[in-house]
Amino acid sequence: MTTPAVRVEGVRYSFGEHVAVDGVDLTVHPGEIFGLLGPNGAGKTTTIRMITTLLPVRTGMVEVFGRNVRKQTMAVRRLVGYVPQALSADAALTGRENVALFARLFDVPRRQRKDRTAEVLDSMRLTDAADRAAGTYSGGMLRRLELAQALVSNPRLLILDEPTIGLDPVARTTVWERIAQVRRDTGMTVLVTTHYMEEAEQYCDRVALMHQGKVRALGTPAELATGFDADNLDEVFRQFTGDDVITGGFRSVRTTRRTAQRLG
Ligand SMILES: Nc1ncnc2c1ncn2[C@@H]1O[C@H](COP(=O)(O)OP(=O)(O)OP(=O)(O)O)[C@@H](O)[C@H]1O
Repeated sequence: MTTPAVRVEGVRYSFGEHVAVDGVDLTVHPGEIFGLLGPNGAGKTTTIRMITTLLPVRTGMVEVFGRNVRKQTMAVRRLVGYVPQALSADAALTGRENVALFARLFDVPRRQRKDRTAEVLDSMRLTDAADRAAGTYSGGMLRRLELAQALVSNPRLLILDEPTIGLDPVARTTVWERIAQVRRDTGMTVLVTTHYMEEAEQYCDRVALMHQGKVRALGTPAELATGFDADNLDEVFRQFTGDDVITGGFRSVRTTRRTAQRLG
């Protein structure tokens, strides 16, 4: 049996009294694009932060390619590329300088840095803009730059937190096409969070639907639609969440606006 890219078992996480992740089990297979879906506050970011080692796993177990995140933290960090929701590029540096900085931070061997930086910028279709300050980039270009930063160390697992939030439909499609192309070219495993059901349906091999800290359903988008007698993933999701996806609450509005502001 092949070692799973990610194995999460019985994981819980609380912020004080508030239980954000409430007993999550899931397995991500090597080479797949796996979508962790859910409305704002479902516990997606908290779950992936534990997988990336940014939050401690206090209850339960998480492994990345067979390495336990609690015991083999550094080994896990070397396997993972992570693009958080918040902006991780420096506006004053050029695209190339931003990626080169990540190459140094993630110990890409000195002799390979220049070529590797050029290669990932090209894979994100940023070669022409590489020597312009990132502050001049559009929202979609910034997202692709952040992907290049995460890819420069050639991770086996790429983790993306809401990669298309706040982007217009054309930029969203371009970002997804680049992600899909990288997976095709390298066989990299991709774990992505999103609350855009139609994107997950189109680009993810399998998805887990999260709501209130728990995984409520897991399978291919087609399996879930059939299993829940629905026309699409959006409908399946509404069966679990009611109107949460639409209303989202104060936190949702604040998050979206913050993102729009940083990209604007
Ligand atoms: N640092 C924190 N302190 C206190 N509560 C937090 C903190 N981070 C998250 N939470 C709470 O934990 C719950 C899960 O948050 P999480 O960010 O994991 O959700 P999410 O599904 O990723 O949603 P979003 O897309 O809005 O980030 C939410 O109720 C949130 O308010």
